[in-house]
Amino acid sequence: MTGRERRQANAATVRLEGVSKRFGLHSVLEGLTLTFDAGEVYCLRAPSGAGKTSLLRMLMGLEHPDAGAVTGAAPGSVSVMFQEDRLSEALTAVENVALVHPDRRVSRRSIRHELATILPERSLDQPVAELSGGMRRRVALVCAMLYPSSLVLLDEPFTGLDAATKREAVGFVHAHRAGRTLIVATHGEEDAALLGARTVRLPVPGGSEVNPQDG
Ligand SMILES: Nc1ncnc2c1ncn2[C@@H]1O[C@H](COP(=O)(O)OP(=O)(O)OP(=O)(O)O)[C@@H](O)[C@H]1O
Repeated sequence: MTGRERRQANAATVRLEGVSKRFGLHSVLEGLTLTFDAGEVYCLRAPSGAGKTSLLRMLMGLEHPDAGAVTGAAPGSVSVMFQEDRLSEALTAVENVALVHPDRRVSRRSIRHELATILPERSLDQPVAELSGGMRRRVALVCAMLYPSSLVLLDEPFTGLDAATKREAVGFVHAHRAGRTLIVATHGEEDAALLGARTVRLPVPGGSEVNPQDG
């Protein structure tokens, strides 16, 4: 087995085949066909409202396509960072990460160590309600990246981070991806380069774009 094959052994290949999604009369995705290859990194780009979150929510199993099929995102094997932080406000950063980690034996000490690579030490024992927006975002990122899975979905993970902090957060993602397939919805122009990602542009319904995958 080559190194690449080993990395891909625990990585999901995700396929959308002719996927359409509408909310009421509003058509968001129309006949979208896409493949996210195992172990690769993707940035999902599109104007606001074009359906990035909707697509990620379908991969999470939280929305269902009106037509077409989504395969490869098995329930329980997906790590998720939502567009909202979804943290338990009264708990500390360490407690939040421990709360969502499926291994109850994971040590507080190792969680603290991971958090401290992208957050100030002094922030780790405060209720997350007291943290800044960018700090909360990083706590949510650690929750997602430490969750074992074959597919990682991050929805606007770098919102509220300055350039230097964002580079640290990207470093954290690289350090903890472990060969898993990673899909990041983002508006950041430079994020694909920072992440070493392929860019996937969602076609805007009624628009002229025909080939969403530009390598
Ligand atoms: N549950 C819902 N009910 C009704 N409309 C919805 C629902 N979820 C999403 N939409 C609509 O679907 C469209 C796509 O929304 P979505 O959040 O997927 O876009 P997005 O590309 O992620 O946008 P942004 O970059 O602003 O986060 C929007 O017009 C939104 O109002």
